[in-house]
Amino acid sequence: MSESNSVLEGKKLAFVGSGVMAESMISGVLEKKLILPQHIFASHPRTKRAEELQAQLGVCASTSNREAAQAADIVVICVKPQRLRAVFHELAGVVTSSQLVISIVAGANSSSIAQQLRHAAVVRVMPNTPAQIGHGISVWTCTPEVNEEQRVQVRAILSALGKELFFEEEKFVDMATAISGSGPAYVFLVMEALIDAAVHLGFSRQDARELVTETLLGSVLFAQESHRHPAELRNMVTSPAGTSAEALYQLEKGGLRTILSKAVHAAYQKTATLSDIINKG
Ligand SMILES: NC(=O)C1=CN([C@@H]2O[C@H](COP(=O)(O)OP(=O)(O)OC[C@H]3O[C@@H](n4cnc5c(N)ncnc54)[C@H](OP(=O)(O)O)[C@@H]3O)[C@@H](O)[C@H]2O)C=CC1
Ligand SMILES: O=C(O)[C@@H]1CCC=N1
Repeated sequence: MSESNSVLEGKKLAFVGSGVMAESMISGVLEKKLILPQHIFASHPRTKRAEELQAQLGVCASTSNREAAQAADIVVICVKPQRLRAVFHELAGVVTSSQLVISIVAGANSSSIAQQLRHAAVVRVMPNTPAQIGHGISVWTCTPEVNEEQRVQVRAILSALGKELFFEEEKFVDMATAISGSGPAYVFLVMEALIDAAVHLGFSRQDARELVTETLLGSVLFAQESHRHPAELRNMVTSPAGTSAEALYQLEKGGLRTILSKAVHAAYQKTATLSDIINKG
């Protein structure tokens, strides 16, 4: 048994709000064989979804958040921010001091989670959807009451989804929400736009998709493996008086850098709005 397996041996994990992200996390944990399926509890308000999770993943699924939370050592809260207050209401006083609470909810501060759940040991994580294929990145922090053994368990769970980065200061989780949490949405928009542009030129949709996907994948791997600065890699493509220079001129003229910066900032500001909704209703 690997070290990451043994730190979670015999542990039980519950997911409250079993939608897209919860399913990704459950799949990652099962894939890496960190926890047995019968030691994973998932709750969802719709019976059909609970049955689907049970049939597909072999986990114990029910429609009761309380039942799921009470069954586990580690409770992962995966509902949308707008549903969080209702879930706090249900779980306050139910989670005991020996349990660990992990929240992946955007904008939900660990202090407000601790206060509303009346529970001190809280981990706050911002994962992202590439976790579904083990290539996610999760940024996390925790309250001082989370002990070393629990921190090791959190690392093991997050490592099953890809990479993990711990920050002492919570503001980095909100900042990461705007970069890595929402980031896949920006990338997929660029991907979609490039595919449409290729179709506009005359490529079939299938060829356009392959050309764009491989170009994005190859460029990311090249940047990662070469360790060169993106500007240097861009210069390698950009021939004097060539085609790339022409395209880059239009992108700069259209304000690509500014618009990306504004978009990231808007996402970051939204975390504060979500926090207000969670705190004040
Ligand atoms: N999607 C992403 O890329 C990321 C999301 N997050 C965070 O993860 C959380 C979940 O997001 P995501 O998985 O995308 O959302 P989903 O909507 O897919 O999942 C949330 C699930 O909770 C269910 N639900 C609604 N009300 C309750 C309730 N009272 N009790 C229990 N379950 C309930 C929803 O059911 P129904 O559909 O029927 O309403 C839904 O299936 C959010 O807080 C988000 O901020 C964090 C990082 C990345
Ligand atoms: O869009 C959202 O609010 C969530 C949080 C980060 C990614 N998706």
